[in-house]
Amino acid sequence: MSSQVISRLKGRNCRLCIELTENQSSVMIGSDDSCGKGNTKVSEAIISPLHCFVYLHKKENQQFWETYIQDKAMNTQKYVTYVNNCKLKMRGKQLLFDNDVIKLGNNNKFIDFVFHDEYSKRAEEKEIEVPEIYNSRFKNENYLIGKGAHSRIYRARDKKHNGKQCVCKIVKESKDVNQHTFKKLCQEPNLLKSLNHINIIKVLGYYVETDRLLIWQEMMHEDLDKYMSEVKSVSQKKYFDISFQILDALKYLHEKNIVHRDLKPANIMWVDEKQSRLKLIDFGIARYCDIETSDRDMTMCGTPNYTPPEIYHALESGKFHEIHDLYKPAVDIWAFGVISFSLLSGLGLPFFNENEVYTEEALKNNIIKRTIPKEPLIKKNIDKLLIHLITERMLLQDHKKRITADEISNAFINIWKVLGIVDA
Ligand SMILES: Nc1ncnc2c1ncn2[C@@H]1O[C@H](COP(=O)(O)OP(=O)(O)OP(=O)(O)O)[C@@H](O)[C@H]1O
Repeated sequence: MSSQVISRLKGRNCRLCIELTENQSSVMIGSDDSCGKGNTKVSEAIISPLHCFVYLHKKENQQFWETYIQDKAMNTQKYVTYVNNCKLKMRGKQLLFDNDVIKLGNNNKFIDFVFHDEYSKRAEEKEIEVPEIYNSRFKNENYLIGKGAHSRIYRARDKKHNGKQCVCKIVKESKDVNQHTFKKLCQEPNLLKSLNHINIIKVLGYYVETDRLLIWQEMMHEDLDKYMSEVKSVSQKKYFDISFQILDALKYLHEKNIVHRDLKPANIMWVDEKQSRLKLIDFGIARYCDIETSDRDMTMCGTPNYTPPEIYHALESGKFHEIHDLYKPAVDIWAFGVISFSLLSGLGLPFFNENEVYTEEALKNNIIKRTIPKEPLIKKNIDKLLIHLITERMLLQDHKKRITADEISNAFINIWKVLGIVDA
């Protein structure tokens, strides 16, 4: 068994420092003599004879340790245990997190500790460790800037460019990312490496290990999801500024027969705080749609809110073998239509009426059955040609007749001319 420190309670107003290891996996804190032997004895006046119990726990099938604190005082009127100023109930226990503040006392006098989760810190250090061959190029910092369903994004430095800030996206095979998913996600850097477009995130380097994938990318500023929650809706001019860039990236991808498959505001980011240039990120599930593969998708991928009706139809009718072939460019266009509607209307999704309760079942039904409402766009004085383009051509149920990125581009130019945003 290892005697490496797993967690530590360090006194703030006393000299005590309690360390838990695999050998010493629990400790009773109290004023009773028994707390002197292997446990932790504190002055009688302040805390109860057996005041609280701190112990390590590793759940079945889990690789990591957790530390809990449990109240043990008999007289909870007199003796109290606080975690971050919240009083523990009699016999109550609580999971501790790094930097939690623990106060033990008799209501008048307290001893204070800060909890240090050394195990998680070491695990994080290991997770962000730069592989040797990239040591002279990148430095990863233990500073988390984003989290996805499959990855964690850390701040990093590119030593080749004077330590310029960049990010390192790390995917780890784990209980959330099984081996099959991990292998699929490992295709992201290869695909991204083959792309070169001003509105698509650039890969600076990548490394694949048996259970860890690291991708260094340029650092972006803020995603469109956050931006939309701040501005609510945008003007037609701003809409064109934004959507021309997304469309340009989609045209480029679709010409190469690549489908992004997870287009959504969270995967579109401003390059910097000027909020003028955007880039598409997260190509984790992007695919070439013209290449035959033995690994055919039999279920939905991407995000339900941006998934088109053809996928839900296939799922409903149990035609799982058709799903793979349905992930064509038209899937990205549908998502682009949903984003367009939200940007201009300021509403989250076109498939729900105001005050309607969101459920996944309702979402699926509404996407399949509902006509896209025009009223929210009319209310915002959006040009009727643009309304028609979004609600009837991008968000068209029949994916075979749905408008293409190229056609949208031409339609945009016409609408620009009509609106007089630029000279013809
Ligand atoms: N290059 C970047 N610069 C700054 N922040 C980024 C960058 N890439 C990703 N992020 C942040 O991290 C979040 C997660 O990234 P990403 O979407 O690539 O992860 P994911 O695990 O593939 O996500 P998903 O949940 O969509 O599967 C993004 O929404 C964004 O906020």
